[in-house]
Amino acid sequence: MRTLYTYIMVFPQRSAFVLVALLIAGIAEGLSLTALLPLISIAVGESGGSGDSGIGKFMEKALQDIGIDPTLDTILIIIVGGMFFKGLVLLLANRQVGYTVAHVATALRLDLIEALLASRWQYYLRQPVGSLANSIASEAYRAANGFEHSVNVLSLMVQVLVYAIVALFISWEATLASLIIGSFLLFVLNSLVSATRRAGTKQTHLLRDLLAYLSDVLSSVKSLKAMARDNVADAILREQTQQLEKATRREVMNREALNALQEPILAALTASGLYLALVVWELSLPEVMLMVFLLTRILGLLNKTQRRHQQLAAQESAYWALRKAAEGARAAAERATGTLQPTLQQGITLHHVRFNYDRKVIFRDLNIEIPVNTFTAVMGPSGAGKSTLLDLLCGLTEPQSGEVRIDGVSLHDINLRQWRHMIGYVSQDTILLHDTILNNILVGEPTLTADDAERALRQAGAWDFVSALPDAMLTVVGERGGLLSGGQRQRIAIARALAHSPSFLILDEPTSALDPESERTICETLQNLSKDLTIIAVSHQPAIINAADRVFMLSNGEAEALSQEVQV
Ligand SMILES: Nc1ncnc2c1ncn2[C@@H]1O[C@H](COP(=O)(O)OP(=O)(O)OP(=O)(O)O)[C@@H](O)[C@H]1O
Repeated sequence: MRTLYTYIMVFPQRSAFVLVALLIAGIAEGLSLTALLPLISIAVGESGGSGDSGIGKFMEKALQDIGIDPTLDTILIIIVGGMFFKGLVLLLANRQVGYTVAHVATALRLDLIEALLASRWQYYLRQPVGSLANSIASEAYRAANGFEHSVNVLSLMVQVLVYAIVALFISWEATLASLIIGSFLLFVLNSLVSATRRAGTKQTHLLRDLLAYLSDVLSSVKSLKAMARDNVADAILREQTQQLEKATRREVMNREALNALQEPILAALTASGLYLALVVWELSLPEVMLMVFLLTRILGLLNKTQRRHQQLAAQESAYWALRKAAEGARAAAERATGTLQPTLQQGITLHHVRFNYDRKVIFRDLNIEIPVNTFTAVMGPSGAGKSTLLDLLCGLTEPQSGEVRIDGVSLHDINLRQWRHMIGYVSQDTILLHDTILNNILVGEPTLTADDAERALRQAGAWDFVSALPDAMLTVVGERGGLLSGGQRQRIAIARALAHSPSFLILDEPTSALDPESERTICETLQNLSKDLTIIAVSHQPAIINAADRVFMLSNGEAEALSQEVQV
């Protein structure tokens, strides 16, 4: 019920829409041939004589009052027209339900995606990609289905209420008895709903784990295959998939048990009621018929409500898991502290920066000057904090004390998005999108053109190999750029960073996968670019170190400027 309440609070308008649509659909369903029976009885009245019945007469008079002659032809037309009308109403109402469910899935997906993209880098780093993909694909879908079941439960509850109120006027004793028996029935079978909820929750957890593990395995499948270790991963994936099947079986079992038990229990209760009414209390047959009619209608609706509630219980954990993910990301949102527009005319300074990951101190007192239009290289042993330094420069992480200053202004006071628009970034692991080279270069910058991409490819020393490909810039690079060599991927990544003509170029090991010739081309490019562009590159490659104007060595949480002679 908490989920039902939450859905309605989160999507009040949509819930109201769906509720009205479902009630209309319910009424339209109710308008089956039985509701048209009086009309049929008028139509066949002359031969069957039922036109003389009270209801038949009433309908005949009603038709005459609105100016319709109740002949056989007109009545048959009304019956067929009524059926078409009912079909139309059902179509519109159910379409509205379907559209709303799709909208809810989209809203939940967008909410999570937006929250994630706005979260702090350190938070983002800790999220398993597979479980995020699972949230957006399967959990959002299941959660939206849960929404539909919720509103259906609500609509059925309204129908029970309306029916019970009407029934009270017919026989309050029979109605009360039906409600008491119905509540008893709901209570007895509730354990099946709870078991379904547990099975649904288990499925949600298992699916998350499975997809998180699957995406890890898939991203390292080559090395696992090469070492014949993929069977271990296969065994784990198999085990998780089998557990998932078990949980699904449990859900199916509980659902079918509820379906199977409702009817016989209802029959047993009705039979006992009949026995009591006819034999023990000796009520008259019409009274008993009325009681049975009300009992079966009310209990039928209550049973339907419970089945829907069970379906909701199977799906609701997906909604809560999704919501938890989105709330976690929102709580870790990047704080936009600064508003000042950045300029880069003098340079960038790291001023007495102290930084640690939890208890691990990375920088004690880091001081680096990066004058504008220079090429700075940073070296240091593995784990010294080179990538962390680059994260600090982009504002992806913040120092615990000290400052990163751009033209003397603390990055804390600068509008981070504007600052990042001025940056070209080439990361250590070049992962390209499964798309064309052109789109890989223009990604995220819709204002850029193919000419910008060509210029950037030339600057990155990649134009020769790209233009030689059969589809040139329109060549698709494969999953994570797998159809290109490591060096080619690296040059595409450099072109991507140069396409929007940044003011500050950051490169993390930019030539680690390049042959000496390509590396030389890149180094020359960087030297040329540094006439109008500020560049910092983390590298161990002698060619980069030699090409740089200034070199810093990171060690023991500090930076030491190396003189030209010490350089490699
Ligand atoms: N998000 C993080 N949370 C906790 N510790 C981290 C995190 N990122 C990096 N570290 C740790 O901080 C230290 C510095 O990491 P960093 O990646 O900056 O080093 P690096 O000098 O770039 O190393 P390499 O040359 O191996 O790439 C490492 O010991 C690493 O384990």
